Amino acid sequence: MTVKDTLGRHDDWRCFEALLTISPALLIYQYMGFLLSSTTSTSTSIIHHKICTTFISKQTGRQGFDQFGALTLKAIMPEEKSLTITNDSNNKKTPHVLTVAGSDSGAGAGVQADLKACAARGVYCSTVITAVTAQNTLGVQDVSILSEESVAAQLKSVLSDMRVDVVKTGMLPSIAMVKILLDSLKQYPVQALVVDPVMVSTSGDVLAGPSILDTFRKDLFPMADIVTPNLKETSALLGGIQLETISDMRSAAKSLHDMGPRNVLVKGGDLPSSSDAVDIFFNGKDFYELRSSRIQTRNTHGTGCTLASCIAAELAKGSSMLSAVKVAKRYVESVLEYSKSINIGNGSQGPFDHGLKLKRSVCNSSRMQVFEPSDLFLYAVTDSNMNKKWGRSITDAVKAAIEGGATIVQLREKEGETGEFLESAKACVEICRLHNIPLVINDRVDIALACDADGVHVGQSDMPVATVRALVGPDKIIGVSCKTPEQALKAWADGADYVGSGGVFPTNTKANNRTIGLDGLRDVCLASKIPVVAIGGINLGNAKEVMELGVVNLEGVAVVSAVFDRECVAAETRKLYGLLKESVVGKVMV
Ligand SMILES: Cc1ncc(COP(=O)(O)OP(=O)(O)O)c(N)n1
Ligand SMILES: Cc1nc(C(=O)O)sc1CCOP(=O)(O)O
Ligand SMILES: [Mg+2]
Repeated sequence: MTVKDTLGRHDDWRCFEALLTISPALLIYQYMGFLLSSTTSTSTSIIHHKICTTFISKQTGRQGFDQFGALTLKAIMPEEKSLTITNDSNNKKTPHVLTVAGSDSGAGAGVQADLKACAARGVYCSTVITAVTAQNTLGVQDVSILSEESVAAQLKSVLSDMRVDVVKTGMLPSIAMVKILLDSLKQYPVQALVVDPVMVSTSGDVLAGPSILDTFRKDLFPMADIVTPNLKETSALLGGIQLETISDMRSAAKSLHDMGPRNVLVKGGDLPSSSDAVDIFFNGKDFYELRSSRIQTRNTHGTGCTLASCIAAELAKGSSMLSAVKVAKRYVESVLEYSKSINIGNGSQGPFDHGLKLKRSVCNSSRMQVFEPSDLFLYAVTDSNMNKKWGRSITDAVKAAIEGGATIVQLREKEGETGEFLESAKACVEICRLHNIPLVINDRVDIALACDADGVHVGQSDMPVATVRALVGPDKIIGVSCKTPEQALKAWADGADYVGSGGVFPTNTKANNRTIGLDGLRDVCLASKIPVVAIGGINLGNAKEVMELGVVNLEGVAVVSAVFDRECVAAETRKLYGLLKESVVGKVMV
């Protein structure tokens, strides 16, 4: 039996795998011959490629070898000069999706949606642009189709160099372009092909004419690992049949599967007879009814592109097809729900927010400015015991400190229930936003994220700064306690925004705290590359002394007991603020 005999259809690949165990070297040799032969169809090459790469992985125990398994092939065919061997040592491959699609100027759909979806799913995405559309929330105003030469050149650039895992297609506006894509995939096989057979935009504008349907059916679909048509596209592909029920969708999925793709997802978002969004997934053997609630929103432009890209991204990460589809559906459902109320454009169909970020900044737009070193001028740090002692809530303490002139607030709650703390923290975020004062949470990154605080303060034995940064993202403030110049330099290198340095004086608020004195504070300030706030035992009696150190980077003082272990928080804070202002006038920098 030869490779050619075995590989007539996709289903035969199991029998091909059996052949591997009998004569792997021969098989690989034949595979290489097929790959280079112009008579081999792209789908056959892809299957050869998958089998051979699977085999080589098993034999060598290596996961990410170069695209043609060239190391092994080189061993079998040392005289083959055309084989390039990539350096696989420490090979930790970045999952990579290539989207072949049209550009949407409104960035809700097309290549722009694909890029955002892949980025949101943590996968690298390269792009081959087939057409440039002028598009917004009202519809499509113009379509310019790129030349075949340009599309071929883009495909070659990416595929020849960048080790693509999965190709996802969107708008393929001409038969020639489909053929160019298939030829490129024959030359540069990839792990999977996801086909979103885009024909009509969500606004109803035609993006690929009916003449292309035959090419989709006969040439593109047999190559696809999955096709993801919506109801309109399914109907067009099947000669205009009516699709009104879930049972119609199942039959349609089966008919599409007969055209050659290994899996079919018929998307039933528009099915009138169902109150849920039901998609039918068919893998040639089993049907799966994937349900989600229908989200009431105008912001649905680009859902098809996003779903297909997300499937591609999950496949690139190594998921099975069914789990990729399930994750993608859940992701789309979450972003639609999250973006329900965002308002972009005047038309009937708006884009949504792939990164789940816009809503947050829109809602909390009252504090959009970046952290300023001068925010550290008078830093009020709360203490649960002191609040209890004086019979006040955290929110009352925060309000009073702000009233007295605090320029930044930290919630340092060492006792108490997490749920209760979170509720207080949320209330404090609202108060601070109203006054445009940053709110930082001590130690608890989880609470900071959950209440959307402006930042987190951590010490040397808390969560490492680099980890905090990875968790909270680039926008949040991170403060770090440092007693030495080395710690201050590390804090900066790890991504912190400011240093809290102390104890400048002995304190009763923090047990067993080492005092570094004014000299220690000076050393930290001089070494630091980020602003410093002094802490520890600072009060009305010594604050001036601290500020008059006059060292570069020292921006202010942080206090706990001097304002919160007092009867009237606002009055004490006001006094301290006045004192600090006095010492700033005439400050001489060292
Ligand atoms: C502004 C500021 N500086 C230092 C600290 C102390 O943080 P840490 O060393 O983590 O100790 P605890 O506060 O967690 O006991 C701080 N909280 N704020
Ligand atoms: C929380 C804290 N951190 C310190 C450090 O040296 O890093 S000293 C300290 C307690 C500061 O409280 P008070 O203003 O009441 O002295
Ligand atoms: Mg701490």
